[in-house]
Amino acid sequence: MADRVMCQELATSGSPYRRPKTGVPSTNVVYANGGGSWRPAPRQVQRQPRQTVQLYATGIPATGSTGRHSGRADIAGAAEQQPVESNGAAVMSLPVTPRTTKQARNKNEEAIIDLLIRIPDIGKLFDVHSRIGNGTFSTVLLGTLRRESHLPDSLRRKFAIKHHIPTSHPDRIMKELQCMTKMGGKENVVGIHCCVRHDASAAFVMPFMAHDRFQDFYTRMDVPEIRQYMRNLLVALRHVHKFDVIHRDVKPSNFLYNRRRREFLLVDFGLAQHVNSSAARSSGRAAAIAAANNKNNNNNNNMNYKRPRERQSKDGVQQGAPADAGLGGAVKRMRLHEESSKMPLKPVNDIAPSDAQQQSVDGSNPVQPQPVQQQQQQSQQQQMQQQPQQQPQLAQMDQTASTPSGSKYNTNRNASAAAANNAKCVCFANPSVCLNCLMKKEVHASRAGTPGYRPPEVLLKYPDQTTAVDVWAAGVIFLSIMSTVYPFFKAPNDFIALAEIVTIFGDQAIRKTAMALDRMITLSQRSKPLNLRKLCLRFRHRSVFSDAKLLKSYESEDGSCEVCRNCDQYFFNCLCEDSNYLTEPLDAYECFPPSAYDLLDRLLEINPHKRITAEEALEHPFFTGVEETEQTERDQLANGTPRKMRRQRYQNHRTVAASQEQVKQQVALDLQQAAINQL
Ligand SMILES: Nc1ncnc2c1ncn2[C@@H]1O[C@H](COP(=O)(O)OP(=O)(O)OP(=O)(O)O)[C@@H](O)[C@H]1O
Repeated sequence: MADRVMCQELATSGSPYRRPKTGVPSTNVVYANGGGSWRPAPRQVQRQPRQTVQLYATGIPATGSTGRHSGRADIAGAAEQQPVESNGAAVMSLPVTPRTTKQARNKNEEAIIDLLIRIPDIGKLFDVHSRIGNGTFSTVLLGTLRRESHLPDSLRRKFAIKHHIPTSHPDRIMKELQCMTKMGGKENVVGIHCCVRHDASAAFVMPFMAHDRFQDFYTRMDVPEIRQYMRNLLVALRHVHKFDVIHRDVKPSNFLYNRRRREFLLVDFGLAQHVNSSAARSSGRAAAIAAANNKNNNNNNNMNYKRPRERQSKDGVQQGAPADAGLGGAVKRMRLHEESSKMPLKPVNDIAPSDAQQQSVDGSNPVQPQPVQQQQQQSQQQQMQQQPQQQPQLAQMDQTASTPSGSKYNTNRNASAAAANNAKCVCFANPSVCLNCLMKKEVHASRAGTPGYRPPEVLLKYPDQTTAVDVWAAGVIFLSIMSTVYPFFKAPNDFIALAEIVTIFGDQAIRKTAMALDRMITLSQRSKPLNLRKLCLRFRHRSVFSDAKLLKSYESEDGSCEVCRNCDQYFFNCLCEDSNYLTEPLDAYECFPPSAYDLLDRLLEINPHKRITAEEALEHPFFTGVEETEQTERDQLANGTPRKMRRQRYQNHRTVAASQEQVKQQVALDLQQAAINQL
């Protein structure tokens, strides 16, 4: 019972559905306004959203690591509104943001002074010009090398200096650094030149990429550009996922795009997490992984028998190696000086040995684990080996911990298993948590990430999260672009975020996924899924479909207009997957090939185990179906502008929107064609 998640209908008393008064725009889901923000209708802003989700606190509440921005009022939307370089032009002497108020200038100066005071070495190496980004955990500043100061601006190399806030945990900084040194510098993943530390402050020096703000281009991209954007995002994710690393913070402001130069860069590994670190805890593979770790450690021990201090210093040289190439001897000197005078950062064990293994396979320098880490791993292995023997005892002590499924997590199935063992939960209707629930182990499910980009498995507090987390976030970005609604999901908490997902994907999909993930969700009402194609086109052309004249044309004589009970839209705008209404034709407004919707569907698959991987997505017909692109181009040449084509199509087919079946058929054809092309 402890982990039960419940959705409740709070909007109305009595009838679960309420039909809005005639003429009042009724939406539960939509009516994005000019700003392109997906918002509930005003009545729902003032009241509760239609679906709300609550956690049953009848046992020990499921806990998770705090997500990014979790304590902040400014969620997704505000988080994305970071000042950045625009239009690909980095003019160093000018303030970067267009909002050049006195306050902004002060903040700019404050950030520069703070960096130079906290890390004086930076000032010796770099001229720091302006602040280019400001996140939760860091401030990013633009710098150029001092020794290049005699060069004209255009020839001076630019660097992004990420100054971590002093309260950032060293492990966190180290993890980010390790991710960047191991994976960065290729496949659209940001690399690192060097890391400079002074006392409690640390700064990363990264290659700078001038980029455009997502807000400035997401409504203006045509299909080839969207294809290119998504392809490059997936290329970066494929690369990161090869290392079994989850980025966990994929969002537009962390995927930099320079429109003019068509350059892309995935940044910010501050929340990155190794897949195995959580997945291995619960699965039976834990012992096998531990054994593999042991093997790796032994190998590493054999290869690296130096004392810790020497090894740490060696690592430092390895990590800083690119800096020598990029920045010259000055950095090396500075680093050696630093090594001699300061303690190295504490290593972490989150970058798994598989990376080290991969590194050595690649022939590059592996980062060797430290003895403390080895000891930890060995003791973990011992614990795991001892677990089977300890289990009978544990089962006697805590019946809820041992389950037939072998899962040690405090899921509802465990609770039911506990019930079978007579360890019934007696929390219900009691003002306290029962002993059985108190004895359950806590669920540690990471919820790190930015609100609005968290997938269902995170919202359901599923502990064994995988790289599918990032794929969902990529899907949300794709949805924002296709629907021109940004941010698409904007819920104040995880429960409402889950309710938003239920509203779009229907309750069945969530229920099934919850079951598959050993979680339990209770919803107070059923809701049918919406059609993503209708949703995207409806939003994209919101001015047309929300037009008062259109509503008037469908109104009955008494001035009323029927509203779909499921999607809460006027019947002619019904967004439901299986709609019985004759809706406004959408074909005339179609601008995406069927494969785009299919890809969107797969990226936003509710069940993480079924969700497409980044690698598979890159093989999707949306990217490989070149003939489709060529056909469009041929059409355009023959028929003129897309607008003209749309008008023609509109006149030709005054039909209802293509059914899901038709879309599927088209995708199957696309796939066949792609296979034939490959042959
Ligand atoms: N290499 C880079 N080149 C140019 N700009 C960058 C670079 N790295 C980061 N930035 C800018 O700085 C911003 C913040 O960077 P980053 O996401 O790494 O910091 P953060 O503190 O983790 O932020 P958040 O909490 O918003 O994720 C980015 O959105 C981007 O605009």
